[in-house]
Amino acid sequence: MERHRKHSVGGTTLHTCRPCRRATLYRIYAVVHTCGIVALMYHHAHSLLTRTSSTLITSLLLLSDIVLTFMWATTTCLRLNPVHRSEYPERYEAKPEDFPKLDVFICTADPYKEPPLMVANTALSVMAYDYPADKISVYVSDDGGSSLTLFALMEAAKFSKHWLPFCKKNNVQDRSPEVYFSTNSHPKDDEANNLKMMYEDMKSRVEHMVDSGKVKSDFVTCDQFRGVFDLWTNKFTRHDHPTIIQVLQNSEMDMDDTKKYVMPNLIYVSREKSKVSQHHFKAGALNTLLRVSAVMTNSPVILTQDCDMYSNDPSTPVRALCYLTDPEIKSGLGYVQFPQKFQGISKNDIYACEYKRLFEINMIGFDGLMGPNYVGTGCFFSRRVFYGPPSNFISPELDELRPNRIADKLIKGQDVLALAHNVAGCNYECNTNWGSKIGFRYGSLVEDYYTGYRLHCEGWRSVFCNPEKAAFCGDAPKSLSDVVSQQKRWAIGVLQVSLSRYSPITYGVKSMGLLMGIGYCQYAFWPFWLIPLFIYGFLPQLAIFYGVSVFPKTYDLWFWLYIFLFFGAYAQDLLDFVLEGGSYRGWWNDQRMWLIRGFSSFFFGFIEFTLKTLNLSTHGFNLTSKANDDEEQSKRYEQEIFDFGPSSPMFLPMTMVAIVNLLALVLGLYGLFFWGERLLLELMLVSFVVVNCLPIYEAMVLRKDNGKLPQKIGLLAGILTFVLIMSGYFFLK
Ligand SMILES: O=c1ccn([C@@H]2O[C@H](COP(=O)(O)OP(=O)(O)O[C@H]3O[C@H](CO)[C@@H](O)[C@H](O)[C@H]3O)[C@@H](O)[C@H]2O)c(=O)[nH]1
Ligand SMILES: [Mn+2]
Repeated sequence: MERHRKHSVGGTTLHTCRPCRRATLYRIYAVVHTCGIVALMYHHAHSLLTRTSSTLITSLLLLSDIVLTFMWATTTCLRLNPVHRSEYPERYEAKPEDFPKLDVFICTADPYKEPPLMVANTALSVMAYDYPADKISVYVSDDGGSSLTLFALMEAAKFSKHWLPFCKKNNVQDRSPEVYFSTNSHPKDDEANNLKMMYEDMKSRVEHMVDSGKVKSDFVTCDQFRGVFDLWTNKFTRHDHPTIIQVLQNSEMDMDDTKKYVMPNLIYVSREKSKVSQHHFKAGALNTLLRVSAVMTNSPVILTQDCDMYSNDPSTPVRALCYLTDPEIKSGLGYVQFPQKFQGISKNDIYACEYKRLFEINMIGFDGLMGPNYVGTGCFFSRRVFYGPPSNFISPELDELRPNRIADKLIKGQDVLALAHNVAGCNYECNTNWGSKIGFRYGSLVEDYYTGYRLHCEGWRSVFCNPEKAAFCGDAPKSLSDVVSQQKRWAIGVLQVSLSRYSPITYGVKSMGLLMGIGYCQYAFWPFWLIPLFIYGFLPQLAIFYGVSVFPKTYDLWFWLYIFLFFGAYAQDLLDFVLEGGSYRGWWNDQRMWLIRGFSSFFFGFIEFTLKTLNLSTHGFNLTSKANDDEEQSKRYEQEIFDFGPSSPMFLPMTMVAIVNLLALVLGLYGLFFWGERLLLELMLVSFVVVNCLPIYEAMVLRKDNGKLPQKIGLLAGILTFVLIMSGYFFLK
């Protein structure tokens, strides 16, 4: 096999790809581990047939080991051929006039959870890309339908006329003004000071407006936009309002004061909403932007961004072009995905919000196959990808929406704007292919995962681009209740895929082959982790109470099989994590959060999903808050102290596990003197859980601050645990 692949454009190598060295070792280990699993399955089957122990216990253990084996297989598929890529944007030689046009989509949905100033900063950071400004169009989709967001973007447009020339002249690297002015590395000369004052001024105006909750007309400085806010009539609500499209800046006319720099397009879009039609959350917003942008600029390259993900490196689009314009791969290449990176994560990432496995480790694994999945932000698409498989173009219902059409009309032209309003209407998609065959796909709360998956099934490939300097930086949830409710949404979203007729295990394997299909199952079946977690979290513990042993004894050879499989799987997980630049403490927190998620997000996700399937409730997209105004909470986060406020029923099962395991440990240690080492494996498991639960005990009894475990939860968990232990009598005795 060729070890080192190079790709050249006109004689220059623009990107290279090299397999990770660990792959060979991993493949050998995979064989060994598989033998271990086969042996374990034999052991379970044997106990079932010979009834050496209770059938119920053996069946439960067998069930959880089957799930564990399946999850292990999904990880292994992504470990067989991981690759690392490098690209060389400095060698990209096309002349600026040959650069393709770029449409950037930014989504926002709530001015209070996603502060308008943050949205403005994100927009400014991409407007200031090192890229021909007349080729950039930034579209902001506002599902919150908020005049405050529009106001912030107007201010951003005004400020950009100073900010963009400043960045380009001084080769500034941090192009989000908030980031630039909050670090101390910026020069203190007149020009910078002046600009800083302007920024502070804009910031205070925007924040003032957000505090007052309404745009006051005397704050609107631009005459051109004064009437716009009249659209927010008394009848206007975020769930029921007409389409609003505003061209806030226009590259055909707008320049900076010195008339040297052209300004990129900046367009505000809030699609029509009505209570009686479906909106499909972010996927619906993105499809609206796809159509509106097709009508206005129709750029062949599209970047999608969450409103908190600012650009951290101005050369990023050129980096993506190294792949997207490579004649050798471009025809089948659907998108180039950058990892999600976050700012302000605590030192050891206490809530495991970096998602190293999700956003990095698995990505390089996918990249050696057909390419990484789409993660919703930081992704450069080729527009063509949204219109059917590479070899089978699906035509949109309007000619103006065809991906290869040259958009050469003025974006502020009457007919262009009229059509743009039309395609943003809430009934526009009725009886069309949008969401099913073209555009971002509907039907899952994780539209990103689902869309990427369906594109791969169609035969598109993708590339993972992970430069040393993070291309984008965003916000991660910073309190436990935010974390678990974000994960609950994800859990529901993936269940909508795994239990549908497009399940990766059937449809995926059939369309993409075994490795990709099973690899995708890791996400799709993510919530199924709860089965082994619940069984291993409660069953052996209850058994200790009744003096029953569920695992093999120390003198038994099977004992060592358990030890080998447990340590083997954990060690490999740790190795993955550390090889991709993680720390040991970070890994420990990561695996602990995995346990916590199992007992909260996955469990409640399953319940909600079931209720929805039975038509007893509906799902919403519970937005992650990006506004941190609780100072005490931020402090606890920085000190890495678990935060259980505000109270949530999701904390209940994990508290129960904590209590059961502690009791079992005490009882088990006590029993050790009477039973000898009979229950050693059980005790090891229980101690492991207890060590993981230390922060819960602390939050339950030792702490007094607002982040302690609410007493209600502790009490209720205590009662439920008692009932559980009592009921163990019926099936364990
Ligand atoms: O009705 C909606 C709901 C959300 N959003 C936007 O979607 C983005 C993601 O929302 P967030 O609350 O930040 O969710 P996260 O869980 O942090 O996001 C991850 O998971 C989402 C799917 O659940 C993906 O869409 C995101 O790209 C991915 O980063 C934000 O920009 C929102 O403004 C909308 O535009 N319309
Ligand atoms: Mn987010």
